[in-house]
Amino acid sequence: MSGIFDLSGRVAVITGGNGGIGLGIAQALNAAGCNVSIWGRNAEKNANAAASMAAGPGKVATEFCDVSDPGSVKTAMKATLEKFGRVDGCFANAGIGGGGRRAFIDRTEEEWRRMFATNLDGVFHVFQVAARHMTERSEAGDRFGRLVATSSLASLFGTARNEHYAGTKAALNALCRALAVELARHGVTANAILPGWIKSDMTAGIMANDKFVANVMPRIPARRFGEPSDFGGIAVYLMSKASSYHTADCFVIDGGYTAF
Ligand SMILES: NC(=O)c1ccc[n+]([C@@H]2O[C@H](COP(=O)([O-])OP(=O)(O)OC[C@H]3O[C@@H](n4cnc5c(N)ncnc54)[C@H](O)[C@@H]3O)[C@@H](O)[C@H]2O)c1
Ligand SMILES: O=C(O)[C@H](O)[C@@H](O)[C@H](O)[C@H](O)CO
Repeated sequence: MSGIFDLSGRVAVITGGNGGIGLGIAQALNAAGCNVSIWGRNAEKNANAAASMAAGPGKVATEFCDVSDPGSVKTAMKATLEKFGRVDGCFANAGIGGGGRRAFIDRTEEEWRRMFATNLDGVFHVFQVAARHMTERSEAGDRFGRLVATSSLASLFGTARNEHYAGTKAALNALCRALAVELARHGVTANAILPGWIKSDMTAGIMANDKFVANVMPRIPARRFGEPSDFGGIAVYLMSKASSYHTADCFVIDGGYTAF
């Protein structure tokens, strides 16, 4: 493959890339020739994800990683650099949902801390190790890097009884904009992807609820829930040279939901 979307020789890390949206991203990158390193906590899901890409054309590696633990993130980065020698792109996609929603006045300290530890601190940890590496490479003359966070429409809408989740995702949009400005001189772009309603483990429960489907589906102009594979195009674009001048953006991928 050649041209502006050619990813051969590139290396991308995808956190939470062993299922759902992260796996959709990893598979599309891999099919475009990119080597992918999946960072996840579940060994069986890691192995299944790697098997799904065994035929290439890109290479695949998996690392154990709990993004909320900075030590675990550093270990995963070290292992990735040992295997591939470089990291060109970092998709900080791992996250947890709000689970059983509850009124703000009943929100517990533990729920609040856990949400921020994963969805926001986790991105801080992985973006920092990636940005340090990309900055070092830039100073050595190789100016290229991609930071991509999986945010949410919850960062834009008022999502009642899910304010802790919404808070982490709004913070990711701001984090990406700030990093876009700070790291542009190193050839590093930073962008957020804001998925609408996408089929995954996170949403399996709510999408099995007929009342929810009857309420939401008529508000999705595409008349379907999104699939993880719907994130392949944006991932390849963001990872490629084609997006070199496209930074600090929030990409809404929602079948038209926000426009309706
Ligand atoms: N599905 C949707 O409708 C939707 C909508 C908007 C945003 N999102 C976001 O998309 C991202 C991916 O979610 P998904 O829908 O694919 O669900 P998912 O549950 O399939 O994927 C989330 C992944 O993150 C992993 N993860 C959670 N905590 C982790 C940790 N501490 N360390 C490492 N990995 C961890 C999970 O194990 C899982 O593999 C999340 O950030 C989510 O908030 C999803
Ligand atoms: O739109 C999103 O970002 C996600 O789908 C969330 O809304 C979760 O599903 C929710 O946190 C579960 O309670």
